[in-house]
Amino acid sequence: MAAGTGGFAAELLDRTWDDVVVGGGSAGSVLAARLSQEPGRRVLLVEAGTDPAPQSGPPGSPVLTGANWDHTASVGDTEPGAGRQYPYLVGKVLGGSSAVNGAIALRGLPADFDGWAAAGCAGWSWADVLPYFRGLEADADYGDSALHGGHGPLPVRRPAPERLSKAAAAFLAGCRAAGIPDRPDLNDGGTGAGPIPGNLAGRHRVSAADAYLEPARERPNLAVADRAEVTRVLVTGGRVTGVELLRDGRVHQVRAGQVTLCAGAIGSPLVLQRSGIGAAARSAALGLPVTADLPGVGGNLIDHPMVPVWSAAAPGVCADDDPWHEAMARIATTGDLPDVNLLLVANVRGAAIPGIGAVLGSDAGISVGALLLAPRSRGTVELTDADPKAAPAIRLRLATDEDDLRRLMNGVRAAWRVVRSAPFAPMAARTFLWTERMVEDDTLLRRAVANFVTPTWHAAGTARMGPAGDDGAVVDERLRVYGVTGLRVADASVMPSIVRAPTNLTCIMLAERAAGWMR
Ligand SMILES: Cc1cc2nc3c(=O)[nH]c(=O)nc-3n(C[C@H](O)[C@H](O)[C@H](O)COP(=O)(O)OP(=O)(O)OC[C@H]3O[C@@H](n4cnc5c(N)ncnc54)[C@H](O)[C@@H]3O)c2cc1C
Repeated sequence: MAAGTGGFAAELLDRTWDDVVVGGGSAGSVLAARLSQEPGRRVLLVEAGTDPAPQSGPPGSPVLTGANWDHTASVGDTEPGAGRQYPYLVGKVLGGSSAVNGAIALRGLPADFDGWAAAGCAGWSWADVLPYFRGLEADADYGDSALHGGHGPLPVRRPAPERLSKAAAAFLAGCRAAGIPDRPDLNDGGTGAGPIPGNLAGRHRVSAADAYLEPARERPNLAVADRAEVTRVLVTGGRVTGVELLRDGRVHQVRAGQVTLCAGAIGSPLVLQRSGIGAAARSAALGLPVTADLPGVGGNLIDHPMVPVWSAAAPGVCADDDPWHEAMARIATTGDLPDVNLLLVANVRGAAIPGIGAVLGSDAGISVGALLLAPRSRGTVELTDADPKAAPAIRLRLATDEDDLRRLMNGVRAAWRVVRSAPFAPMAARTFLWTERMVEDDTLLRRAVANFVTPTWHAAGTARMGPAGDDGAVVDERLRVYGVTGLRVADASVMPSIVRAPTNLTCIMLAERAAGWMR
């Protein structure tokens, strides 16, 4: 039954499986690998994208073509398709977004998980999740300690101070000059500036598929169907019986004892909605059966909004293979909790990032971005048609909340101080769009933030966890979908609120937890 690396035999789709895992991304790779550790358990992992994943250019540079869904999102408070549009390029490949991402290996902060627990998600406090964060990593710098793990599947390391690129060293010096203290381990949750932990082996990103799935690929009880897109889950009498999928132009109905959706915060709500699991009125309006009336499906879409300050690098600042992500700062602009990351992105070439390529021309770009960590704005992802080929409506509504706007303005001011600091200023040949006057003036800054804010592809929250009786909750604290026995969601969708960090490690952590409950 083993899929090996030699391709998938279509007749396996006629078998009955104990578990079907939908989506082979950060969470799905972990879940399929963990469940198939039980030799008698037959596990099918279904992935819409291809196998294997590509590597990219400089370390930490994301893959934005060839291995991505070509979704488009509306950024601001406009109807989908109207207003400013942004390519929403989440991963479509084995490893999912972990195979195309920036390889920044940061955990959510203790306050994030304590907040989930306080909102009624029992068992998700920091004390509950820390053992899993420790268990997933092999941290080359801190090893086995109260906070870190030394022997997990995912390698994590930080760049050594003497090996930082010119831009990263200048950024950290600029932070110091701006009054931001050093924070050598950004995974200890505090504020300060420091080297970015990365899930890299040498120059290469280590995806969840590399770390978890690859070592499991020869197991006889695990099969991986690539290029197979699940259209809906099959439900009879309130119990899941399998999935319907499209592969090589054919429709298959695959039988399963349990189904877990790990299709990501865009993919999972769409599968649920196509299965008639969502707001009943919306299902009926699309001509779908009403399988479970869960109005929260597709709501609560959260991403980290970022406002970048882009510059063309001065000659000689960026070497060809300088990593993209080596240094950042986490700061609290209002109150005690960190609310903004100042993220350096260096050595960006050509058209790598939507929107900026044309401005940069042949120059290497460097950006210091203000990324809002705990946004309040919420968007939606919805089917526009029952046809699985129809593009979804993704409406981000970034920075539409007044508090988000205000904190992003604070963040841009902090980023500007670093950009203009004596150590960092020589890194930039010229800075685009922003001027001292814009940053100083409240009215101009507010308008600029609203106009320049971008998503960061950290979609979360669209099938959120919550206690029974919470109308917007889609799954319970063990990630079981309300009203459908045998169906779970275990991916970025279930986060009640987004963590104050990029989301990959948190998705791996929550899949480890789901696997523990399902074994
Ligand atoms: C460009 C980019 C850069 C990022 N940078 C970072 C970073 O540096 N650090 C960080 O921590 N986070 C980063 N993130 C975010 C992080 O990678 C994601 O939050 C995380 O990988 C999501 O995990 P997931 O399991 O929820 O979904 P994914 O990893 O996206 O996996 C979902 C999988 O399901 C598949 N799928 C979807 N629909 C179907 C279907 N109907 N049938 C079958 N398969 C389906 C998809 O093809 C995909 O492989 C980045 C994301 C992107 C896109």
